[in-house]
Amino acid sequence: MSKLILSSELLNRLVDGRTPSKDEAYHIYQDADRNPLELYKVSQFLRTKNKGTVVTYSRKVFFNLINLCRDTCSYCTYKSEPGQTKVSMLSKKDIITLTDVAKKHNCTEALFVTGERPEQKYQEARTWLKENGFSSTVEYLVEASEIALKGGLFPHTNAGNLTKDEMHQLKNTNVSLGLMLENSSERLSEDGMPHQFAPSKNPKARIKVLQNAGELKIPMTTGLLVGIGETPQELIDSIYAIKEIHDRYNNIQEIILQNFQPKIDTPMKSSPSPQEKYFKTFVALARIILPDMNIQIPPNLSPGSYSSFLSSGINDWGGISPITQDYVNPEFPWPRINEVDVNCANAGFSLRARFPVYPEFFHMVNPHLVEKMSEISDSENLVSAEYAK
Ligand SMILES: O=c1nc2n(C[C@H](O)[C@H](O)[C@H](O)CO)c3cc(O)ccc3cc-2c(=O)[nH]1
Ligand SMILES: C[C@H]1O[C@@H](n2cnc3c(N)ncnc32)[C@H](O)[C@@H]1O
Ligand code: MET
Ligand code: SF4
Repeated sequence: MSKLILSSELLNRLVDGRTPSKDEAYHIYQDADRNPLELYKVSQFLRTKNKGTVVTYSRKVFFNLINLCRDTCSYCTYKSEPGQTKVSMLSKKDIITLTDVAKKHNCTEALFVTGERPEQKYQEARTWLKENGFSSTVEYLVEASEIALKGGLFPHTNAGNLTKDEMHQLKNTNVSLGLMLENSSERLSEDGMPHQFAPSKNPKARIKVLQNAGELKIPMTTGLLVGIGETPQELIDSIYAIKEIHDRYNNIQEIILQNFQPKIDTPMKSSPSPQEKYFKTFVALARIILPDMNIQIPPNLSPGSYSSFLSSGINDWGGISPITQDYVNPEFPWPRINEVDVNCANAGFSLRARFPVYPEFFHMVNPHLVEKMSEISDSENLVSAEYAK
């Protein structure tokens, strides 16, 4: 028999749900290089202990509200420049139309995504906002959220770094907000690194936003972008940075582990996407460091192998859209929900739809929105408050 990599003392502590030290996590990472199966066994045990055998997803519609952006990340093709054919600025009418289509397809989540403060950089954005009756991107988001909510969807906004006051405004209509930490390392903002021209990706700035959301009691989706030139140590530190916020504010509802995909016409076109074994090791480590966290990978970015992540500790697939593409990774179509359902069942899990806020966080949400959710959770068989422990 091969030698056990994890000492029995450490193993006992982990299966008890106690968090390893950063140094231990780093050693676990190195050992997993030799024998990942032992690590997956522990993470899988913790997943089942804390989350049972349910895997969730959110039926979403992706509103690509405005994709001009003041920042430039070297991996991103979501951002457009004025004049390009892919510029997107959805009018109120567009939002009403798409909301209606989404409702017909039983969607529950309205995901609003924008570039970072487009009006700070582009006259085109300022003019368009003004002509459409908005004084800023956040005013646009507030109104877009109201339209979607009125049409029966539940908004979740990821518009980059928002101020505390802006998040406070969105809390009226949004059941949760999203902001990817990406990574906690300042090194990734240095010359030649992916965040050099993206001041909003400064980890201090992002952590501050997540803390402000904590003070406002807003459930936050955050996550890491894996494979953008970080070291394994930096990824481990990033998981601990999220843990620190959650330990203090209890407001991190889920962690997305997103595998970088290279895009043509970007400075990172020749960087490979992370190897599956590397990516999976961090899924398992996230589960061990935060045993009862909701951990998500997007299934479309691991086509053909996403089901295998079920045995390394995830319990959520994030938003899957029956009607809109993934505007961040348009090369990767969503799998059909029926297919995901069958794959989960084959692996011994049951797939359930959820709202864009997890039941454990309903207590933080505007009570009017909770009431609206409870009106439809039974008829549409969505995970509801009883699901929360
Ligand atoms: O459910 C969410 N999914 C978010 N996702 C995931 C997204 O819905 C897709 O799963 C991925 O883009 C897959 O390609 C993001 C993906 C990104 O690349 C960047 C930001 C986000 C932000 C969110 C978010 O706030 N909420
Ligand atoms: C909206 C989120 O999309 C992610 N994102 C941006 N570009 C890419 C890419 N090339 N590959 C994978 N994820 C990406 C980032 O994590 C960002 O925060
Ligand atoms: C495609 S990214 C969308 C959200 C925001 N611009 C961010 O990077 O956080
Ligand atoms: S990832 Fe977000 S902040 Fe970075 S360039 Fe793209 S839209 Fe802008």
